[in-house]
Amino acid sequence: MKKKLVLVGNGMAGVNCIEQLLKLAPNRYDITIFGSEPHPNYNRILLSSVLAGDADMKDIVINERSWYAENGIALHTSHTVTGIDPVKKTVTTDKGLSAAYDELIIATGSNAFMLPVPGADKEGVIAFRDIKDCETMMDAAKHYKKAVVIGGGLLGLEAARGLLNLNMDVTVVHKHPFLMERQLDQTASILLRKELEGQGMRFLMSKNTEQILGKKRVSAIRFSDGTSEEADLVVMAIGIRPNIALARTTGITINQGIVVNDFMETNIPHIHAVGECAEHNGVAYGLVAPLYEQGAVIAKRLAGVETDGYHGSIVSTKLKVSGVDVFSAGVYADRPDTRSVRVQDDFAGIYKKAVIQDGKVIGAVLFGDIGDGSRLFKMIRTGEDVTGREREVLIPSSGAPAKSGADLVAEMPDDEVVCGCNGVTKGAIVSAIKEKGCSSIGEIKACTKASASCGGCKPLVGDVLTYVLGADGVKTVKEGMCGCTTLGRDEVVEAIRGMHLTTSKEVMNVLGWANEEGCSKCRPALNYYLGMVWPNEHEDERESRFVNERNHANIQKDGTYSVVPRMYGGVTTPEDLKKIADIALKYNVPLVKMTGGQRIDLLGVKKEDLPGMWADLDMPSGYAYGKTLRTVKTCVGETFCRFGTQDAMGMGIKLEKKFERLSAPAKVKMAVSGCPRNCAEATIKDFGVVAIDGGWELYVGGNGGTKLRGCDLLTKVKTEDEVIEWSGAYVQFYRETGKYNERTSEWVERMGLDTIKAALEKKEDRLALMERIEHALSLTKDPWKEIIEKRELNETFVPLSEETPATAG
Ligand SMILES: Cc1cc2nc3c(=O)[nH]c(=O)nc-3n(C[C@H](O)[C@H](O)[C@H](O)COP(=O)(O)OP(=O)(O)OC[C@H]3O[C@@H](n4cnc5c(N)ncnc54)[C@H](O)[C@@H]3O)c2cc1C
Ligand SMILES: NC(=O)c1ccc[n+]([C@@H]2O[C@H](COP(=O)([O-])OP(=O)(O)OC[C@H]3O[C@@H](n4cnc5c(N)ncnc54)[C@H](O)[C@@H]3O)[C@@H](O)[C@H]2O)c1
Ligand code: SF4
Ligand code: FES
Repeated sequence: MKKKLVLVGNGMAGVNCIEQLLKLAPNRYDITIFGSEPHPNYNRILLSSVLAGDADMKDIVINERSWYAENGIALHTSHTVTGIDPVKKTVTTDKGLSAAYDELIIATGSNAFMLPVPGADKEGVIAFRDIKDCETMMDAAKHYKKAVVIGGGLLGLEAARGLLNLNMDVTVVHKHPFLMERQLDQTASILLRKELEGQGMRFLMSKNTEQILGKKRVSAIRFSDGTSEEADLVVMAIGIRPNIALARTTGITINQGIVVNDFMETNIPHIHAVGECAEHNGVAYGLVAPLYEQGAVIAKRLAGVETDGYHGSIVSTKLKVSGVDVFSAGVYADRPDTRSVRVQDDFAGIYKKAVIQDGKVIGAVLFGDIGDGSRLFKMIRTGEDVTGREREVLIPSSGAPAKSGADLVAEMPDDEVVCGCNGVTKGAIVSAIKEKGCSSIGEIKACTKASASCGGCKPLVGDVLTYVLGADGVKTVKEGMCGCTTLGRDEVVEAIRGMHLTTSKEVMNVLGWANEEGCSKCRPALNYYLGMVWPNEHEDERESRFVNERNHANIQKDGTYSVVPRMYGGVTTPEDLKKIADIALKYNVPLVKMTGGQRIDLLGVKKEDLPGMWADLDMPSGYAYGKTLRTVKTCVGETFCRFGTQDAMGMGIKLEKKFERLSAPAKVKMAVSGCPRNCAEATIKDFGVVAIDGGWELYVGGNGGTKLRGCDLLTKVKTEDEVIEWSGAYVQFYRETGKYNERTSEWVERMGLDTIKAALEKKEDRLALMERIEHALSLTKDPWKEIIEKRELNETFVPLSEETPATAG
């Protein structure tokens, strides 16, 4: 007769242990699984992706109910085991069900820690741990605006990104002065904060929450320093505590978690513990990779396969926030007995650090480029001796060729885990390539689940592919626009054009979007493409726009806004200056600052003051917030400068007046210099004009931001009219072929300068492009004026909250 095996906890660690056991001894046990949640086993890690709109709830199920049936497993969901009788060897559930066991595995996971402050039980105060929490947040975002996430660790930041994607205003409250202080050193933490602020997250650092305010539902939280923050939703992400409630009632030895030995056995015979609830050598882990290693040990023991047990894990983490690459492993902080190798490139936004002790890499932090993550993690785990070549850990030596990723894969044994999140070994990936014909990361993901969770192992999976197939054999797969579709930008735009689709809903329906609401990536992109293809017919879908574009002002880190009126070519008048000064005084503007684009920024404006200020200013919006023409920077040119050969200011003003308000895939900056001394820095702009004797040089694709790129010379022309014609044709070609959010610096690299030159060199092509841009321009309106007119028409104040339905990053 088969022995009876009972698993308490239908989560990631417990069920993975059963999967491993079934591989080793498929028929050895009658298995029963109890789970408190109503769902079959799912990938908790991917809840962050579901919240962010990058995955669907149905995509995160690891094992469907049919899997349990096929493997003869009795599954009891919505059953919480409340008692264990170690003498009779039975368990009972809250619903009165009982089951006998010969072997019992406790895998009850963790509970999210909730701050024990007054008001923590109010409606709208939740954790982020399971499907229910995720659904609560998605639902709250439909009705409320202001979310506060308490905790700036991995979970808090992933929750915050998801809530931003759901169009909420998000503030992260962190107790520590630095984000992710458990994974990052201060440099990486500062870079991370800057990046996330750029995405629209606000931060309140070094704050201790004292009370949660509100009647039935939360309305604000108060801090120990007496300040407070409004909130309609509070998500606590301040760590987890092993769920030991059941073990406590059974007489099992507990400390922080359920105490286990190297074979994951508790002090009571035949009762094992695995996962976040277990404490091994004083450590309870909170990441899946070590939990799967623990599960492998139990599986082997129960299958009668020899094992030398579990001896603890070194962990690595990767933050799952799109647009930010952060990796951390092992020891990340400097200590007196360690030295570090650091590489920092402010232009590329990259920071790398490897911590070395006694000739061994013991930790690493990577920001901006995590390609070295797997290699460094391997060095940390194997304790490779790097004495004498410490610098080469991050900086390849000029002499000996650095080992390629594929070389490193060659040295890995087949049973080495490549994807920690899903417990996939090199051997499993190699056989998926050789036996199932997988030749891309996507195919490996579909076959083995490697890279399906945090994505941190993608570079290493790529290296395994190259190792087996050689660089030429690896398929690079076209990426869909977002998780909602496998179609790329060009296919979607082609369909919009070819099938005459004019609304996002229509696009999503007709093209079979996986998520019928779309996500934060595709909604604004579709809105742009539709407007670009059908400028007359498409009605701007304002709810798809990001907060700054909806509010026609840039939200600042303290929740106030900045107002930047248009100042063509950076030229102003005493009257305008006086008016701006009067308005700054009238509205108590705390800071007036010159911008890098030669205009005046009124900072710290309250949202409710915006329409009044715009009306008083009576100047066009400077669009300092939009994906459109921002500024045309100019030098004084020949009008005043003795070196000037052309009227730079006049040319700049003409360009700005011509193209203001035009929507584009991303912001567009221009500049005009009156001679090659180039005081207006025209050669790091999206479109730069530099005067030369008898004409102008036109430059394209520059960027002075995080990824510095000097312009390429497009052409030389003689007259101002030609400058307008070439610039209009160039901008329209970018509008028609650029991916949403792609700056011209990236677009020029992707398209190739020759393609762009070829598209613009014929006069008739330029004129055709010009005609289309003129048409788009003829339909634009100044947004500040529109709002003011609406207010006057209604003779009542149109609050921005009505005008702008929701907010996002
Ligand atoms: C949003 C989010 C993102 C994450 N991202 C990552 C990541 O990127 N990388 C990473 O490595 N880790 C990540 N984690 C952590 C990872 O999900 C956990 O480490 C892992 O799920 C723990 O597995 P477990 O089986 O120990 O616990 P769980 O997955 O929590 O499973 C325990 C299960 O047991 C059930 N249970 C509890 N008590 C009982 C009882 N008495 N009777 C019956 N059932 C019971 C619970 O309801 C639960 O379903 C993330 C976690 C969250 C919440
Ligand atoms: N990408 C990933 O690997 C990932 C993603 C999400 C969750 N997780 C895991 O899930 C678990 C939970 O994540 P977590 O981020 O909640 O845990 P954590 O313990 O890693 O981080 C909690 C953070 O909250 C802060 N904090 C504590 N008390 C606070 C307070 N009163 N006010 C403000 N801030 C406070 C801490 O300083 C800390 O940075 C962890 O085990 C984590 O590793 C991992
Ligand atoms: S770019 Fe030439 S014209 Fe313009 S200010 Fe500088 S030196 Fe003078
Ligand atoms: S390591 Fe996270 S998906 Fe592979």
